[in-house]
This record gives sequence, C-alpha cells and structure tokens, in this order.
Amino acid sequence: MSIEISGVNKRFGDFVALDDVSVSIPSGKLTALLGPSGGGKSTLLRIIAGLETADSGSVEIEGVDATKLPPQKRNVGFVFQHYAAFKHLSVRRNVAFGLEIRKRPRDEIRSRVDELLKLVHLEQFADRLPSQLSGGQRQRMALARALAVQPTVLLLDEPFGALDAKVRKELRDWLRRLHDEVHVTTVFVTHDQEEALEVSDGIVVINDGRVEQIGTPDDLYDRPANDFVMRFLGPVTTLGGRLVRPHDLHLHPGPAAPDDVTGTVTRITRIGFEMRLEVEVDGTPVVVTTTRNAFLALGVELGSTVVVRADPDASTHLSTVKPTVGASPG
Ligand SMILES: Nc1ncnc2c1ncn2[C@@H]1O[C@H](COP(=O)(O)OP(=O)(O)OP(=O)(O)O)[C@@H](O)[C@H]1O
Repeated sequence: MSIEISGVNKRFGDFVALDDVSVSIPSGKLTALLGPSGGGKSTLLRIIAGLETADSGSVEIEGVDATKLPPQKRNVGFVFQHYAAFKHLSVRRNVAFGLEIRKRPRDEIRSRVDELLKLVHLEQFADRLPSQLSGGQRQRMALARALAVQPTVLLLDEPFGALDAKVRKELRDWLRRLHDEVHVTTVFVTHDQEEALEVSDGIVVINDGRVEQIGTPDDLYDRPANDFVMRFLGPVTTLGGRLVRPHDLHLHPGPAAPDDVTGTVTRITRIGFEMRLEVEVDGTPVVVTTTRNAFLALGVELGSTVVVRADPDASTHLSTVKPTVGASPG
C-alpha cells in the first residue's frame, strides 16, 4: 500500500470535517475520492499533501510516516481546480519550474520537459504563455508541471472541475491513458460519480466526514454498501420500499402472476437511445429505463397497465427515506 491513512480526525471549530477516517490507497493506481460537496474530500487530500494537519491519526506515504512532514518533504505533486500558473513564464518554463529550483542540469531539464510536453500533448505550445492556452490545455500543463519532479504521489483536486462538460470528458479519457503510461500513484477528488466510475481503479466514497465505502467501480455500482452509496453512484427508483436501478426493472404486459406488481404508464420520455417510463404503482411513480427496441416490442402507451419486475440479479437496498418522484441523480 502506498498511502496509509489511519484514524484521521479533523475539526474546523465545532465542525467535524473528518471523523475517524482510515483508508489504504494502493501504489500505482488511480484512486478517486468521491462524494457530495462539503463531505471532506478536499480536506483529506490536503492532509495527504501536508497542506492541512490532522488533529489526530496518521498518514504514511510509501512506508514513511509523513504525519508531521511539511508538504515539500512528502514528494507529492499537486494540481488544483484553478491552477496557479506563472503568467509571465512560457509553458516550457512553467513545466521546468520545479526542476530549475532543484538546480537540475540544463540538458536534463530540457529533455525531461520535452518528454513531459509530449506526454501531455502540448509540444507545439511550448513557447506560449499560459493565457494563450485553453482551460483544458492549462490543466494538462499543470499535470506536466506536477509530474516534472517525479513525485511519489500525484494529488488532483477536481482538476477538471472548472471546464465544460465536453472538455471534462476528453480530459478524463486522457487522464486514464496518461496514467496507463506513467503509473504514478494518483488520488483525485471528484463529486462526479460518472467521472469516478469511468476513470478510476478504486473509489473511496466520502460523505459527512466519513468513509461510506471503498471498492472498485464495479463493487460500488453492483454491491453498494448502503442506500447512500447506491443513490450517489447512479440513478435509483423505489419499488416496494426498496431502491433499485431503473435499468434493472423490466416491464411485461399483463396479466400478472400472483406476486407481480402492476401499475399504469403515466409518462414516456425518449432520452437519446434510451426510453424512460414512469409507472404509477400504488400511487407512487416508479421509473423504468429500457432501450427503444425493447420499448417498441412491448407495445405499451400512456395509460397501459403493465407488470414491473426487478431483474433477479439486481442490487437493491432498503430505502430509508420516503419515496420521491422520479429517479435521482441523472
Ligand atoms: N479552513 C477551513 N475552515 C473552516 N471550515 C473548513 C475549512 N476547510 C474546509 N472546511 C469545511 O469542511 C467541510 C469539508 O470541506 P471539504 O473542502 O473537505 O469538502 P469537499 O468534500 O472537498 O467538498 P467540495 O467538493 O465542495 O470541495 C466543509 O463543510 C467546509 O466548509
């Protein structure tokens, strides 16, 4: 294990930001800290970086007790959402900065920076100023700069948070490919479940200062530990007091077997290749998503009576809150 966080507590005044957090983050992997805003993700990342100190507990990085080490002695690279570049320095000089202050030989700096600019696909922009780059290019420059000094650990705090959806998605694919090339232990903070599911090897779900679950994207999606994780990781709907994913529900034309749940189709929406149907069951709307072909084969329309059945392999959770209209999130 590369980063061992044990029993970390952090308060800001009376407010408990982290409550007895213990997490093992494996070497060479891309790990997401995922959770809602204010849950404590950034605080945990900053404690790993040494930018914040824990009230109690310890942080070990590659076998070294880093709990009391200042940030510069932890050998971590850091990239924030709003990256502070040196405005008057070229992209090349920005990337070279860490190597220059470490007084590395000029030739070494040049070849290392060339290599990094190639890695982040910014070779042709080496002589531009940061202001002449797009937001996505600037974040790539920030990553190159953080990687320049060969950190043991790369820490990214919502690195693509300020970018528009399309660029975010491109950069997320790019980060995954970059990681497959360099394999540096990387921890990144995100509140976007899709980003975490798509990019990471492992996910730590953090909410209200506590770890809700740790696992692979598949573990979390298919076997959520509780209804919070189930809700946070993808769309859910409620059927018979249990949370279930709308795509794990199937509709069948009647008549029903004795145990079947029947309802009336009250809404039909087409979302791209998918169909989203609301079926009112005992006065509560249940959301079912299906493919367009399956929908057409079913031959239902508004007002049709249908049977709603959950896939026998579906993961479900007892709902601890009152059913709400529609699926959430997404
Ligand atoms: N320096 C500070 N002083 C006081 N409160 C703080 C400080 N830093 C963070 N907090 C509080 O601690 C809580 C956790 O903040 P943190 O930034 O870790 O959350 P987060 O999960 O990263 O959320 P976000 O995605 O919004 O950044 C928040 O309620 C925040 O207001």
